[in-house]
Amino acid sequence: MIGCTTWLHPYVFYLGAQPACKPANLVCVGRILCQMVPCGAEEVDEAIKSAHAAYLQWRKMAGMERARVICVLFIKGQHIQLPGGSFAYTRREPLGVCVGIGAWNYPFQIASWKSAPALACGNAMVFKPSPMTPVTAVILAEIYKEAGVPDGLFCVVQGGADTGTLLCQHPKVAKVSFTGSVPTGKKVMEMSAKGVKQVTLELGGKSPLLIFKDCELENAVKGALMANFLTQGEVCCNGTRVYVQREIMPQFLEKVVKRTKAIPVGDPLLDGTRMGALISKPHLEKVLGFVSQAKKEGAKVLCGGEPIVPSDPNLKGGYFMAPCVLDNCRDDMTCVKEEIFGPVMSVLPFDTEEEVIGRANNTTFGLASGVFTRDISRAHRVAENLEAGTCFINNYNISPVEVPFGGYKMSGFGRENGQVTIEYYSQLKTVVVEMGDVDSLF
Ligand SMILES: NC(=O)c1ccc[n+]([C@@H]2O[C@H](COP(=O)([O-])OP(=O)(O)OC[C@H]3O[C@@H](n4cnc5c(N)ncnc54)[C@H](O)[C@@H]3O)[C@@H](O)[C@H]2O)c1
Ligand SMILES: O=CCc1c[nH]cn1
Repeated sequence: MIGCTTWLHPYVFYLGAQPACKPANLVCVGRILCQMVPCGAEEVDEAIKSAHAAYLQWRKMAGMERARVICVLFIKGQHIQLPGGSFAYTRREPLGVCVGIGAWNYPFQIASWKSAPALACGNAMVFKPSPMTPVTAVILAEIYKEAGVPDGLFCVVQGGADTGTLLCQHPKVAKVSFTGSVPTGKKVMEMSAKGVKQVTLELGGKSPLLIFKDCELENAVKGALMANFLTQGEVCCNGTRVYVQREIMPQFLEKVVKRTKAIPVGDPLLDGTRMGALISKPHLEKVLGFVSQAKKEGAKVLCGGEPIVPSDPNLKGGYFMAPCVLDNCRDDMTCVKEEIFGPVMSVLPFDTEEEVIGRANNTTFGLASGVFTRDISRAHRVAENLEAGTCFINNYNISPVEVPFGGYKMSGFGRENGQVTIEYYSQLKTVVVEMGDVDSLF
């Protein structure tokens, strides 16, 4: 089974969230690409049962056997010597049927980052993509099938909150790995707690980027753009609170605005395009609403922040906006406190290292952070003191798959990517071996 999709109800959806698949042109703007029914209790149960049946075979295979279909790192335990030649060893065993629930902004990566380590550790996965981006997970299922993954081991179910709830509450599910917003993450954690299921939560952020006066300014400016405008700003770990040391603020703003105004917004299928359309009309309106609110609260728009219609007539009706830089920001403004999830950079001045670290940490989020400085001691000191799951030094938004990623505080817990992920998709069994006689107290 690769999907439980049926095709009745008008669930509008868009293909993918890579720039190449954004709702930018007439192929997808405002048009229904396909209609589907969210999976109900029966389909969810069928998917979980099918995943469980496949898991019972898959779990017995050695890592080397699984590696024929999916590249598997060594999954190792420990050997512990005990007195008298006795010993103990640990085994990393799979959890069972894991559920993956994804957000819409990186739909293919989210499905891959959850399912690949889950399967590598011997689990099965039932994955529910966001109803905004239901297609790429099915393509991933087809890729797995072609690679030799047994039927049922990776199932895709479609739907929104109701289907997600059914998955989280299903008694045969051992773990839920969730990517999405903080409010939904809390619900997922609550439901999982009732069944004592393990959870990984990859949630939202409002990450700080600290730019010190001793930085290499051109790199800091480029880093600030990477931190804010990648994928139309629809990135969880974006460094949207850009703290700039007061002495270099004028030069920084001049350069950052010049580069921002030059970002080619348009057809994501063209090589020269660097920013496509936002995911949907309501989301565009929400992002524009944050810009209006920022103006009301005293921010100054240095560039962008308004909807645009690219010159190509094929792009009419796309949810485009001009990337925005906000000056005169204060820590108490809505645009500085809340996740916008669009191309809006808020710039704030600071004076000292101690002050800026305090301000950077004054948030309930803790997903990522960044620092630009030429002072190596300062760089590592700041990295140590920032309360976030990642700190980028002299760059931003570098996420190779071999590097662990995840949040502090309300941005979640658990990690994705990197070898450490194995710990989140396996459980440790301890085996104690007696080599002598039983020394009984009774
Ligand atoms: N930390 C990360 O790695 C990461 C990565 C990407 C996106 N995000 C975050 O995701 C958010 C944007 O994505 P979104 O709008 O799709 O988030 P969302 O929380 O609205 O939805 C995420 C997923 O949860 C499902 N869902 C909704 N209600 C549910 C419920 N009650 N039970 C179970 N599942 C339910 C949705 O259908 C969707 O598949 C942003 O906050 C962003 O920061 C985080
Ligand atoms: O939206 C966040 C996606 C991401 C990037 N790196 C790790 N996760």
